[in-house]
Amino acid sequence: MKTEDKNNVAKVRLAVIGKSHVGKSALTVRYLTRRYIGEYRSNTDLLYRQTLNVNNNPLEVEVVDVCSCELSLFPEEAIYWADACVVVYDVTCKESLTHAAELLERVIQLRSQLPIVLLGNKSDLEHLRQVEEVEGRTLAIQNNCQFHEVSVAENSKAIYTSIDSILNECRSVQGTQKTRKFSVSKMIGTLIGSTNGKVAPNTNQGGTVVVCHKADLYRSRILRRRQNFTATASL
Ligand SMILES: Nc1nc2c(ncn2[C@@H]2O[C@H](COP(=O)(O)OP(=O)(O)OP(=O)(O)O)[C@@H](O)[C@H]2O)c(=O)[nH]1
Repeated sequence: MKTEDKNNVAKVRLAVIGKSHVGKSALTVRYLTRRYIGEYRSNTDLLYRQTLNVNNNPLEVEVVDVCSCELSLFPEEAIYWADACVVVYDVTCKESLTHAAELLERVIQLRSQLPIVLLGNKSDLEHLRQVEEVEGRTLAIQNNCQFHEVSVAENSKAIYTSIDSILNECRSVQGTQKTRKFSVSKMIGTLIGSTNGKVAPNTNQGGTVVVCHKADLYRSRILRRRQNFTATASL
């Protein structure tokens, strides 16, 4: 993709959180690559970058897969950085639902408007089920977020529909915000004869995943801006 096209592609940042072993890495890799990999290293957060085709439009997606979501190490930076959040629990582990409930509370305290989807993973393990679907659905309703039970192992369609839908929601919000800014740049562009505003061709569905160090996230301007905004708002 040419640089000028790349600059016109919307970008959405997603944080995937949940108790250890619920399937966050498997979900992230499944969503981005359509592949299922059984075992992952789990001692580091990973940041993935990929340009996807979401609803027939290219979208640059960054996903941080947070390896430890123990409440004492709540991933505050990831939540400030993200435009949306996926909270995962494991239907075969009751504790993971309690954990998800606590994470949801913390996320909403920090970013009350953040779009969230709650996913109950490992629905293929029906014989080991400890969490009924209605419990997950109730938690989602209480926290005003989307909800699906999925099996990353069995490639549930809801993995794609739910994440696509939340990414689209973010893109629409950004689109509205950008329209205001764009009218100014468009006016300047017209004055100096710029041809900005080309729609990038959709070339990259299923491209490669680049694994980045999470320090990239902590250096990002968006994170500092949102942290400062919250600090100022609470003065
Ligand atoms: N049966 C089944 N196993 C799954 C599913 N998704 C993930 N797993 C398995 O669950 C285990 C944990 O998956 P991970 O993706 O490493 O979980 P994680 O939440 O990233 O774990 P941490 O990195 O420790 O936080 C692995 O053995 C996966 O193969 C699923 O849908 N069904």
